[in-house]
Amino acid sequence: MIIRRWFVSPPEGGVHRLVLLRHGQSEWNAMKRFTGWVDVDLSEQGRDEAIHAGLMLQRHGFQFDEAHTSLLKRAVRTLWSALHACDQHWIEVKRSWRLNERHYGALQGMSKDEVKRQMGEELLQKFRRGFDQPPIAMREDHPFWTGRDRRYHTLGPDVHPTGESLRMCQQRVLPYWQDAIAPSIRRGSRVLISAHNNVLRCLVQYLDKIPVDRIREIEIPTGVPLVYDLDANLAPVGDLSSENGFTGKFLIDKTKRDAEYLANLEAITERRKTFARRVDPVTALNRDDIQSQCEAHGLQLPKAWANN
Ligand SMILES: O=C(O)[C@H](O)COP(=O)(O)O
Repeated sequence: MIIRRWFVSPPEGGVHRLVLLRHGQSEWNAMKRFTGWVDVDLSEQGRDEAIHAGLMLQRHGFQFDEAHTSLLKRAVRTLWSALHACDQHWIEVKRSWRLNERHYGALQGMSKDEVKRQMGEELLQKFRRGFDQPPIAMREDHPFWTGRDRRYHTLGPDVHPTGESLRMCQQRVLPYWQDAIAPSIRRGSRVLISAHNNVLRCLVQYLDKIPVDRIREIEIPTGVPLVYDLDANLAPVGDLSSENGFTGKFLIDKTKRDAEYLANLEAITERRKTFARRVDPVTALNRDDIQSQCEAHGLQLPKAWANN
């Protein structure tokens, strides 16, 4: 098998590699409920997908210098799990509300089938895949009102969304791209972004300059790394007319996804076990590990350990 090794050396010829990762399946993705800013966790399948993404990144030799994610646990946990699987826990991680999923307003918590029954397929699709259609605004008495959440206190009522169209979502994502992500990439940092469907659709539209009337065609599956090659001006390098309609390439081929997943099931299970294990920081210091470290560096085993 030929393994392509990406990211193993500094960008060549001014080409920067960026990886976009939509979080693994969430509990509400599985139930087909609008989620937005509701802090729903990953489903069991989503946890596997996140580990699988990390294993694929490792297998293809990706190395990262920094990662960016949202304030929502499905994206944060996906990032942890992927970094755990590719053994790069240590890289710098920045979080921002600007990478949160599009705020789905009063629709948050509702089942997509229910919205379809009540409002019709056309409006449902406009809500989900239109560019300028905002959802019904969320009010303070909504069960999933996010305005009281401590993590958003610095936003203030003028900034805190009550429901965003995709355009509105893009308008708050792009300043973060321009101020926090693009400068790092230009400096040569290899960046991983763990975020959400609509945030990544906004970024793909922006990077590839896809006409907004074609934005509904951009679909990003959960837990599949999407790799962009960017030139020195951070313009994508590649063929826009590829099968996805954007230049980014999925690391796991759509048609081979299940087979890849099954082939990696054992490794996924193993990584999930080590990820879930609670480690006591004292007893976790294993004498044999310390001894082999000492040997590797030609050192004496410290006295404190010698009698252990
Ligand atoms: O917030 C949500 O409901 C999902 O993350 C994205 O949903 P969508 O695919 O309907 O935009």
